[in-house]
Order: sequence, then C-alpha cells, then structure tokens
Amino acid sequence: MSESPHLLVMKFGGTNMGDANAIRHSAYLVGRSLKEGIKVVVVVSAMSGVTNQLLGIAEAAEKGDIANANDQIAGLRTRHFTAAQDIGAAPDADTVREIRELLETLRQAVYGVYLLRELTPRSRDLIVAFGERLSAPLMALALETSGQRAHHLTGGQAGIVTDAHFGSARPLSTAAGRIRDRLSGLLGAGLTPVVAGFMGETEKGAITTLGRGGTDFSATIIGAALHADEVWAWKDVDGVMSADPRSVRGAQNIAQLSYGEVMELAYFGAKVLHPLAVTPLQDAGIPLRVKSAADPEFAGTLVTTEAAGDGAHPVKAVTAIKGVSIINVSGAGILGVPDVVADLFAALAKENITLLMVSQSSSMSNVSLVILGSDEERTLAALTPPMGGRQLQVDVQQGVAVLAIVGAGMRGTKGVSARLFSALAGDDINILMISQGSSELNISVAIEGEDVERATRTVHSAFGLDAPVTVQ
Ligand SMILES: Nc1ncnc2c1ncn2[C@@H]1O[C@H](COP(=O)(O)OP(=O)(O)O)[C@@H](O)[C@H]1O
Ligand SMILES: N[C@@H](CC(=O)OP(=O)(O)O)C(=O)O
Repeated sequence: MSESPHLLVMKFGGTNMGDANAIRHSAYLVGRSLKEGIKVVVVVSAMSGVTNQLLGIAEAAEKGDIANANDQIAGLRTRHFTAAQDIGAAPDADTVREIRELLETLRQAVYGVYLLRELTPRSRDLIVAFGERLSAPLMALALETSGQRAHHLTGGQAGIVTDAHFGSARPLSTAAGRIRDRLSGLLGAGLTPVVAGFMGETEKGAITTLGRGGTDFSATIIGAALHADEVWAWKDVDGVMSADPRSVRGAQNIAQLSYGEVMELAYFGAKVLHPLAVTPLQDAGIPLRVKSAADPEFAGTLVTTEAAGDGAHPVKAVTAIKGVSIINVSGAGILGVPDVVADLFAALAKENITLLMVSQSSSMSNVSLVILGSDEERTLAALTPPMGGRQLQVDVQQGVAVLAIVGAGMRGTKGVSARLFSALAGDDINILMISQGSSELNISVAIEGEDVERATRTVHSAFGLDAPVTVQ
C-alpha cells in the first residue's frame, strides 16, 4: 500500500465472531482504522460452529427428528441472546428483537423441511445462511456500543446477486454494480456497512451460499466491486502458514504469496482461505492481507500479483486433503480410444465434480481420477452408464489423501520432485499417484490416508520450512 488507504474491506471468521469478547475485539480492530479516517466495509461469518450446527438441524428435520432440531434452535437462541446482552443490548433492544425474529423464521423453515421430509440444496442454503444473518447484527451492535455508526445487511441486500447453484453459487456480472449502488450511499453517509458473509441471493430473491469458508469470497467480491485499497481477512492464525499449524508445530508464517500460489494452496486443502477468494482481486491487483486478530501489529501474509521469495526456498508450503478417493477406469472400451477421456471429463463436468488429480497410462488402457470422497457417489453414478456404448470397468480406492507442495520458486528449479520423492521414500511412504501442473506452482501426490500427517511433517522439514529452533 503506497499511500494511506481510503477504503478497506475487513472479514472476520467464525473464531473472531465466537462470543461477545471476540466480537468486541473484532469491532475494536475495525474502530482502529475508522479512527484513522479510513472507511471500512465489514464482512462477517457465523459464530464458530454455527454453520455445522445449522446443517445438523436441517438434517435432523429431514429425518423427522423435529424435537432435536428445535432443541438446537433453542441453543442458538441462548448463544446469540447471551452475546447480544454481553455486548450491551437491553432486553428490548432492536438487536434482540431482530435475533428473535430471525430464529422464528428459521424455525418455520426447518418445520417445512420436517413436514416434507425433504432437504433440497435450496432449502439447505436458506437454513445455513441464518448463521451469518444472526451474527451481522451482533457486529453492528458492537460497533455502535464502541461509538461507531453501523448498518447491517444480508449478502443479497449488499448486492451479492448470484447464479442458482445452491451450495456453491457464483456472483453474476451484475453484482459489482449492485454492490456499489447498495454500499456507496451508506459509506458516503458515514455508516460502516456490516455484511453477512457466505451468502448471496438469486435474481428471484432465493438465498444462496458460496461454499464452505465462503465469507472470504464475499469479502473479496465486495472489495473488487468497490475498488477497495485492500481486503483484510482477520484470522486466528498469524497469516497463511507453511503448513496447517494444527498438524505441523514448526509451521511458519509466509510473508508474501501470489494470487496463484494461494489458489493452489486453498485448492489442495489449506482451509485458511476459500479456493476462489482471490479471483475477484486479480484483475485489479487489489492486495489481500491475512492478519492475526490476536496480534494486529504483525504484518501477516500479503497476497498480491508478485510471488516474491527468498530464492532458498522453492517450496513455500505443504498442504493436504484427506478423505479422497481414487477412481480407476479401465476395460476394453478404453483401450486405444483417445476420445474416451473427453467423454469422462464431460460426464464429470456436468455433475460439477472437482478433479484433484488425473493420470492416464501411456498405453491408454486406464485413467485414474482423484476426487473428494464426498463426490464419490455422484462420480460413480456419472460413470456407470456405458459411455458412448463402451463398457468400462470402474474401481474405487477409498481412504486416500492428496499432499501438495506449493511455491512459484519451483518453476525452472531442478531437483524439487526428487527431493519430495526421496523424503517420502525415506519415511517409508508409498506414492499412489503423481501430478505436476504445467504452471509448476505445485506438485501433488496421492498417498494412503493414514500416512498423511507424518508425510506432511516429513516433507515440511525436507524443504527447510520448519521454524528455526531458538536456543535460550
Ligand atoms: N497453510 C495454512 N495456514 C494457516 N492456517 C491454515 C493452513 N492450513 C490450514 N489452516 C487452518 O485454517 C484455520 C483458519 O481458517 P478458518 O478457521 O477458516 O478461518 P476463519 O474462520 O477465521 O476465517 C487455522 O486455524 C488453521 O488451522
Ligand atoms: N460460516 C461459513 C462461512 C465461513 O466463511 O466461515 P469461516 O470464516 O468461519 O471459515 C462456513 O462455516 O463455511
């Protein structure tokens, strides 16, 4: 940031919205910038654990267990009322009334699922988006009690208009203009907009969600639409780290990453950012900062067009996805027929199935695909009908993990894969599949799921990524 910024978009995740104390601290972080004369748009996630709880409520109702669903809704009521009260709301305050009304609407939606015993992707989105709709008023309240003027909005009210892919909706091209229309007036009037993240709305007004972790994406969609100077994603970690700090104790903060590197990391399982989060920022080159709410003075990670590295570390991070499956397609129908691969891909694309890795034997006698375990059923269904009249044999290997190393410094650097493979072999870890993107931003390997934690630590240290041990 060359000059002082005029407009920032700040995103707060579930942990930073977890209870009254966390929300007050998040409001304090917003207030610090407001006091410097910077305008801020705040985008919030649901309180930690609430999205999963809402999914559980929806599933209980679908199964007919309405008593369980209602008990859990009562639990949500207590949690949100307690937070509102602790932040400073009187029992008859607008925030309390609004939370009560939202929970009543949620109860009705859940009852509808119970009556129908049917949970469609559309009703699931309506239900899970309540988490963010309930947390946004709490953040607005915290800002107001700290002397700021704030106004909260749903994703749709903020202008995030999306397609109708419930569960993984994407913003329409008209969203940018609408976001500007909806938020510029508030900003101009000196109000801080607080937007419920993760959610959007179709043209017809149906509520959609952007996929798990989607509040990061909401923030960057808004940041790009408003031409913000930067987007700041406040987290419970120092920034983007060289591995998930929950798995690798020596994981270190990465000072700078390119948009491409972050996308690879997120795609291969680093839960710190939504895989599409940086896409809206790329064209305009708007920087994204991942910052620690516990240590706001620390620079965190700057994500920008440039990769910047120290040269000594071609690999910047190791990441892994657990619970994936290898689908092996073979049989006489595939032998020597080049267009069978095109048919396979078309069948999977139609079902919106994410392909993590693909490999074809050079004899063209089999194709192996790595997919998320959660996509297995749909993948098998898509491949079952004899494609183009060809009989295919489809085998599944479950309980697999994909481990990926990521870093722009790998491009043109020799010996990186040799180092990866010998580290894994040295630790007696069998490699099931290998893939390297031609961008040379990542190399990924499929391994047995049970080996993944050990493999991540081994590879992290083999590439010199462990934090130096400080001797007292
Ligand atoms: N490479 C990584 N760098 C940082 N955090 C990571 C990484 N991989 C996984 N994580 C996990 O992501 C979590 C932060 O993401 P998340 O909880 O979704 O953030 P929030 O909800 O605060 O937006 C961390 O607690 C950390 O365990
Ligand atoms: N609450 C949503 C969206 C989100 O982004 O959450 P978080 O920022 O806490 O990861 C989810 O759990 O997927």
